Parts: sequence; structure tokens; C-alpha cells
Amino acid sequence: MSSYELLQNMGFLQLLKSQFLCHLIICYVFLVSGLIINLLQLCTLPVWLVSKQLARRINIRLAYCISSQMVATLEWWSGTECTLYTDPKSYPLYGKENAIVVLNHSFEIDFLCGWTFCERFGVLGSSKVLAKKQLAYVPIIGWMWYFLEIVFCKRKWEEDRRTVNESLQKLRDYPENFWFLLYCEGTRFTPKKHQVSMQVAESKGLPKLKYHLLPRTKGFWVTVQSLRGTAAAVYDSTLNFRNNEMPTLLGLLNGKKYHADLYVRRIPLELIPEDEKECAEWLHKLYQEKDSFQEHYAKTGRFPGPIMSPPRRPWSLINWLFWSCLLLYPLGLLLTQLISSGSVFTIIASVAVCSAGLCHPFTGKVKPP
Ligand SMILES: CCCCC/C=C\C/C=C\CCCCCCCC(=O)SCCNC(=O)CCNC(=O)[C@H](O)C(C)(C)COP(=O)(O)OP(=O)(O)OC[C@H]1O[C@@H](n2cnc3c(N)ncnc32)[C@H](O)[C@@H]1OP(=O)(O)O
Ligand SMILES: CCCCCCCCCCCCCCCCCC(=O)OC[C@@H](O)COP(=O)(O)O
Repeated sequence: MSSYELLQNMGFLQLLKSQFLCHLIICYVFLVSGLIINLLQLCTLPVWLVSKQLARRINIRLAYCISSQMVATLEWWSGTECTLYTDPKSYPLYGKENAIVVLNHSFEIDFLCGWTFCERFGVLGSSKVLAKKQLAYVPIIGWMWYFLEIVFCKRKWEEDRRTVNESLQKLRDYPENFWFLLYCEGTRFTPKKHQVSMQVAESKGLPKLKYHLLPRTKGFWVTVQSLRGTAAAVYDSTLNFRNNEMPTLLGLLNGKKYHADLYVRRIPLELIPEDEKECAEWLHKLYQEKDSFQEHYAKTGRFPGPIMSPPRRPWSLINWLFWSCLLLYPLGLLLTQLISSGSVFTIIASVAVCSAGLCHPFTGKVKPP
């Protein structure tokens, strides 16, 4: 094939990726397979009574079938590249131990980039997060999290202190390695939230941050204390995107390619103070350092340290192809029946339902300074 033909084919592929019909198909496969997997997860409840560890292992694999579809959208559909800056001595430990991941919360798809790294280090099915309680009710992802023993908080410390600790204690005998994600900022960065948060920093006599919100320290302290002896380290992770881009889920679905850069420092858990006040001071210092890494990125376009990028693996793509083959055949049959029914009302109603399914609330586009 000549290079001209190749270029033309690439243009065709990009055009294909922007087609509404392709988006419909991707969403259909995600929604239907997600609900089937939720149902299978429900069926594992009796297994819990016989063997908790077996039920957990099954749920890890079922969860992988859902979350890896989103990872496949990022890695294989949009072709987004992910570069990891980290210490070569720490690199061999990633995926081979339990860890608490502290990540900046600035982008709509930062959790998905986190998932992508989980996938590359083989811990996607078991990855966990401290999430707000409302997310537990989101169909597919929220229901999947229930079976994965995700830790939910109400953001009311009087209640969270006990419930978060109890949920984390249950992970002590978890049968596979997991990464536990904590967005210490507690909410996604916006200029307004940043302004309020810096007023709080000022009132507490803390240095101002330019790229982060002031971290909430209580959740971090309770997580570290509850996972002592279970997690080996904190992975301090700082994420940014090249060319000042603000990636979105819709952008990924349209096949837009982004380039994510992630800087990870492995900090052994023993180095983190046990006392609540000292632990809070430690976290504030960590965020001041994270801020300086972002400043370095803004000036140089890269994070400090060497690059140790793990390659993407084929499993997320294979999983997506499996579910697509399984679910597109009955869809084809249904559409044939629909068209042969000849009812204009049924056809219009079906198109309207599918379009409504495509609209989702992840449209924020605010870039930190
Ligand atoms: C790279 C690899 C990645 C690996 C990824 C691995 C896994 C991925 C898995 C899944 C991905 C899916 C992602 C899903 C995303 C879900 C995201 C969320 O839901 S974020 C929201 C929930 N999480 C949190 O809130 C965590 C952080 N919060 C806390 O830790 C809180 O402390 C708390 C435990 C929730 C309790 O909250 P509460 O409000 O009750 O107490 P606080 O301590 O926070 O508040 C009182 C304290 O804060 C001071 N204050 C007041 N206003 C502010 C402000 N604007 N900013 C900062 N601080 C403020 C106030 O003065 C009090 O201070 P003090 O303690 O000194 O008295
Ligand atoms: C295969 C791909 C098909 C994709 C189509 C379907 C898309 C469905 C996407 C569902 C993803 C749900 C993942 C949940 C992650 C949400 C992140 C989030 O919501 O963070 C909350 C924080 O910010 C704090 O919120 P605030 O209340 O402070 O503000």
C-alpha cells in the first residue's frame, strides 16, 4: 500500500470514529454488557456465603469486563498515549503490592487515566477508590463498585470516621493486590473552588497552591492508619496533559487522541506519621511538592525524572471485541425486525431513546492555571 493510500485510510478511520452510529454501538455494548455483568455479580451473592475469597476473585474479573471497556476506548479507540515518569527502582514493585494512590483531581478523565495504568500493571479489576456515596447509585459502574467493596463516604466526618475505617479494615484479607485511589482535594478543580480553598489555606496559615485545591487531610489519615500492614506504600501521582489540553469522555468517544503524562513517586507507608496532626502537616507538604511538579511541567512540558512507560496490553481490546460480537448479533436481529415492522413511531421512539442514552453530565472544561 502506498503512503498516500495509507494516509487516506487513516483519514477514513478518523472519520469513522467521529460517526454517531459508532458511538451508539460503543455505548450499546457498554450499557448492555454492563447490566448483564451487574446481574452476574448479583448471582455471586450465594458464593459469598460459601467462600468469600472465591466470590471476591470472581467479582474482580467481572469488574474488569466493565472497566476495561472504558480503558479500551482510551487506549485503542482514541489511541491516547500515556507516559509514566518514575524511579526505575520503584517500577518493578508496581502491581506487585497494595498501595494507596494520591492523585490530583483536575480532569474529567483523570480516573480513566488512572484505570489505564491499573490495567497496564494488572490491578484494574481490583482497583478501589474513596468515592462519594451518590456514585454507588449510578447504574453499571456504581453497582459494580458495590460488589468490589469500594469505600464510600458521605463527606460528613462524624459518620465517615467510623464507616470509612470499617470498610478499609475489611480489605485487610483481600485476595489480590489492589490500588486504593484517594482524591485528597475532595472535588474536581475549578477556579471558583480554588479561590475558596485558598481562603481556607490563608486562614490556616498554609502556603497557597497554584494548581491544586487544599487537600482534605482527614480521609488520608484514616486511610493510612486503616491500611497500615496492608498497603506497602503511597504512590504520589501527578497527572497532566500535553498542549494544555482538557480531555473529555466525549472527545475520547470521537476518537480524539490525547497525551497523558503521569509522575509517580513511591513513598513507603512507614515514612508517613501516625499522629493525626503530623500526618495532616505531611499531606500539606506533599501537595506543595505536587504544586512545584506542575509548575515544572508548565515551564518545561515534562515532569522530573526518567520515563518508564509500561506498554498497553491487548486484553481490554479482546474483552471489548468479545462483548461486541456477543451483543451486536441480537441487535442486528432486533433492528431487522423493527424495520420490517414498518411502524414509523417505533423507529422514531427507538432513535430518541438511544440519543438520550448518549447524553451524560461529564462536560466540565476547566483547566487549572
Ligand atoms: C495512577 C494510578 C491511579 C490508580 C487508580 C486506582 C483506582 C481507580 C479506581 C476507581 C476510579 C474511579 C474514580 C471515581 C471518582 C470518585 C471521586 C470522588 O467521589 S471524590 C469525593 C469523595 N472523596 C473525598 O472527598 C476524599 C477526600 N476527602 C476527605 O478525605 C474528607 O476529609 C472526608 C473524609 C470525606 C470527610 O469530609 P468532611 O467534609 O466531613 O471533613 P473535612 O476534613 O474534609 O472538612 C473539615 C476540614 O476541612 C476544612 N475545610 C473547609 N473548607 C475547605 C476547603 N474548601 N478546602 C479545604 N479544606 C477545607 C475545614 O477547615 C476543616 O479543617 P480541620 O480538619 O483543620 O478542622
Ligand atoms: C466504553 C465507553 C462507553 C462510554 C459511555 C458511557 C459513559 C459512562 C461513564 C460512567 C463513568 C462513571 C465513572 C465515575 C467517575 C466519576 C468521577 C466523579 O464524579 O468524581 C466526583 C468528584 O469530582 C467529586 O464531585 P463533586 O460532587 O465534588 O463535584
